[in-house]
Amino acid sequence: MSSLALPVEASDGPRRRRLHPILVTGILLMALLTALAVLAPPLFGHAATTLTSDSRLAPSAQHLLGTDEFGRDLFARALVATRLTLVLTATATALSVVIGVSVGTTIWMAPERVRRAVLGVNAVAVAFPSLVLALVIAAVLGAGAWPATLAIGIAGCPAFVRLSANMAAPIVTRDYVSTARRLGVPGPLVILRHVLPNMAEPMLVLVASCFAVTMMELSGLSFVGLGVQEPDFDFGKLLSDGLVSIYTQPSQVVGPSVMLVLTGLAAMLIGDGLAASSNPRTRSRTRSSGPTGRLRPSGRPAVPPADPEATVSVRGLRVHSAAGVELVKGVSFDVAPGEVLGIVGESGSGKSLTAMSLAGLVPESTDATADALWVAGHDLLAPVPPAALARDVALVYQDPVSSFNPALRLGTQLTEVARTHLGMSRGAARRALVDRLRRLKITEPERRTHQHPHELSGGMLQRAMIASSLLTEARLLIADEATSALDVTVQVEVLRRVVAVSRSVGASVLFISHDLGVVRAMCDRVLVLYRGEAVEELSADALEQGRVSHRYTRRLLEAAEYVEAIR
Ligand SMILES: Nc1ncnc2c1ncn2[C@@H]1O[C@H](COP(=O)(O)OP(=O)(O)OP(=O)(O)O)[C@@H](O)[C@H]1O
Repeated sequence: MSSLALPVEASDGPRRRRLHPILVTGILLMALLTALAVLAPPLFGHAATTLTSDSRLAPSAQHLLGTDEFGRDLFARALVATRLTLVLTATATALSVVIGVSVGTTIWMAPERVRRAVLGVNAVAVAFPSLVLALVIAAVLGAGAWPATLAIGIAGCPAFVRLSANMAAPIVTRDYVSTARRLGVPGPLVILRHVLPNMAEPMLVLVASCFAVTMMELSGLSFVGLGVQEPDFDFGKLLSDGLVSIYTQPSQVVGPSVMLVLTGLAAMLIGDGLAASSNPRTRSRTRSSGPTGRLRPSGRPAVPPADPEATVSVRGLRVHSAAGVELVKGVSFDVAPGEVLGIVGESGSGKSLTAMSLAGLVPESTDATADALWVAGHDLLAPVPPAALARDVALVYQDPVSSFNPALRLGTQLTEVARTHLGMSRGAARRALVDRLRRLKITEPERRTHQHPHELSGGMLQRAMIASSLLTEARLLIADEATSALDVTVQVEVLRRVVAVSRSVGASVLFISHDLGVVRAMCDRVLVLYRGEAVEELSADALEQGRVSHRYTRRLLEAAEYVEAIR
């Protein structure tokens, strides 16, 4: 939320996106089963289907699971059944997904009445258990492998219609989708280009789980005699054949049971692995160098902080893009405890990259180096415990609305960092939050903690986020254009309170803005960045009296004075 930090590691190795171990295990297992599906029929087909006189043999070295009543090798039959089981399951799953997702997304291109009618009918179908629905369809279509597949595939559609309709709902209202539709882009193209790519990841997770359920349902139909028929066999058919002699020859059901479990496990592991990979909390744990770009020593002799008490001491900070472009060019500065330092500069001058480097959040695909980078007593060029950095460096972002989860009450989300990183109890964190909210002049602070984000104005949310970031008693508060989204009249008022509250808890503030006027009103010192370089460092007095030397700063100052004059 408002205060966060991610692992900082000095790593020289190339950055690679690593797959989650659960996903790798699932893919390997599924690859093994697929290889078995391809190779088992030619290798073991003869032993699995040839009738012999060796009826009902017990397991032995020659027949690992024994033989059935027609003398066929049970181990070979379990392996050979993999192909038909996987083919039928994949077909039924594909049917459910393709039909379900097509209907669930296309209805958003249809008139509202049609959409409501389709969703209403679908809701009734969803309420009907899919296996019962499949049994009804299978009974109508007749027994057989492909009718059963069709039945299971169709029965699985309503769930996918509902899921994809729900997933598409927030996407179709986004501006780029509305614009595409207004420009007359055909509905199917809008779905293919804008809607489906945005729901692909969660959908893949569901498809993997659906595969396991579909296999169980298909096996169920074969088991009750409505699915695969003699002489073909899948896992369900093998279980059904073994049931009659389960007490006298239990080894008959071992092969298909184990294969069912392994196939279901592979699908579920892939689903869980995909879910874990798409969850940033678990994803960050599986990456060798964290989700941020690289931050490492420059290679020049290490520089100790000029003032050991300084909250920030940066020397020679450089940030390069993946293409090798130097975006920040050797910036150096200090921030004393309780000091408010403003960083100003035009758009693209490197303000955010500089500030984010201080929080250990170098963007992906960039590479940051420094001769020294000390923040709140941590040497960021060496590994720093993420919890310590999250506690000591607080970040306040520009857009308060998108920083909040609309479904959670403010009290829960605003105390999350304090509870997680400081180990504060729920009650203590809430009391501290109420105190910070009160100090930031938010009316009825107790009641606010029970409200949802939509019940507060943008200005209040921004102050609430700042209050939360001050809960951890951070030593540095980084406010990156934190109030730009607010009305000009509220901006200065909010900032004054931020500075006052930060000072009262002894925190330094790094205040980033385009607006020299606002910076001049707030900061003790100002650092002017121009095209990635720190071109001037000024005291608030020097700025006030117009004692600036760089022509770029002079232009900024003139622009600020012009804006103030016309306000
Ligand atoms: N991850 C990245 N990969 C490549 N270039 C980047 C990346 N992040 C930022 N840049 C580039 O680095 C330069 C500085 O970006 P930065 O966000 O620090 O600017 P800024 O001064 O904060 O601008 P603004 O006020 O518009 O946010 C810009 O040219 C930007 O396009």
